[in-house]
Amino acid sequence: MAGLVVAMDGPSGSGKSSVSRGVARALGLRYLDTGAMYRAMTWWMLRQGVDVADAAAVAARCGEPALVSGTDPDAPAIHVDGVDVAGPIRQADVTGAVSAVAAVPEVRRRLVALQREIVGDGDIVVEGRDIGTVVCPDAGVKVYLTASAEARARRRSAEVTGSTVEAQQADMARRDTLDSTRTTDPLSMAAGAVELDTTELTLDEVIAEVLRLVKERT
Ligand SMILES: Nc1ncnc2c1ncn2[C@@H]1O[C@H](COP(=O)(O)OP(=O)(O)OP(=O)(O)O)[C@@H](O)[C@H]1O
Ligand SMILES: Nc1ccn([C@H]2C[C@H](O)[C@@H](COP(=O)(O)O)O2)c(=O)n1
Repeated sequence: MAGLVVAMDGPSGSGKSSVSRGVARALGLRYLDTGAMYRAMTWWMLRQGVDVADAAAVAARCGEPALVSGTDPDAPAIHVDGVDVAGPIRQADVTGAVSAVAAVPEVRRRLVALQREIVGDGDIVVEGRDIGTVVCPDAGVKVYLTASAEARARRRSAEVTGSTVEAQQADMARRDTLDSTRTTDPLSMAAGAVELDTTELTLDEVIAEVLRLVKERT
């Protein structure tokens, strides 16, 4: 019998990574951060000097980098061509360019195939924007995390030195608009997903609610 798959989707800063890692830890499951894969592809494109606004140029090169994603919730890891890029993929240049790269259908085709390979027989929490809709439509549990734009920006700015809530909110709004209006696999809530608004909840409360859902559905 295939193992459990928990699909966790939602807009930027809604808590997908923190909640997914907490749930995976509590249940002894693996964890996959698919956003890190789009970021790693973007990091490689920028390093190669590819114009990320040129979708044809991105499509032509997206088969080249070797991407390896770790699945340990206690030590998320990602390597491109053998280079540890866990730090660089969080930098502003990558964050500014990732939505354009993630909108290229050839990039999505390649990364969705890689993600399905990693998911394999399951026992995993997978987070992203199209997990419940595209990558794992048969997931046993699907969660769509939300929080107010202000709460998401406040949480994110607390972890980035020197950033303001206003700047974070503007950047998230820009990325969410691009991610939810692209033509291929846009961010949207999957059929059968449970929407969880975390604006007024602590991280531990959200993890507990997802664990309750898993128990109820398995
Ligand atoms: N319910 C919560 N209450 C307070 N802080 C939270 C909550 N959920 C997440 N956070 C904090 O908000 C920040 C953003 O969370 P996280 O990185 O998990 O979001 P994300 O949805 O994965 O973001 P992105 O899509 O941009 O990668 C982190 O600092 C995290 O600790
Ligand atoms: N399944 C996914 C995961 C991520 N993306 C895109 C959209 C995001 O802006 C970007 C970075 O993700 P984050 O690290 O912020 O979770 O990657 C996507 O299109 N599909």
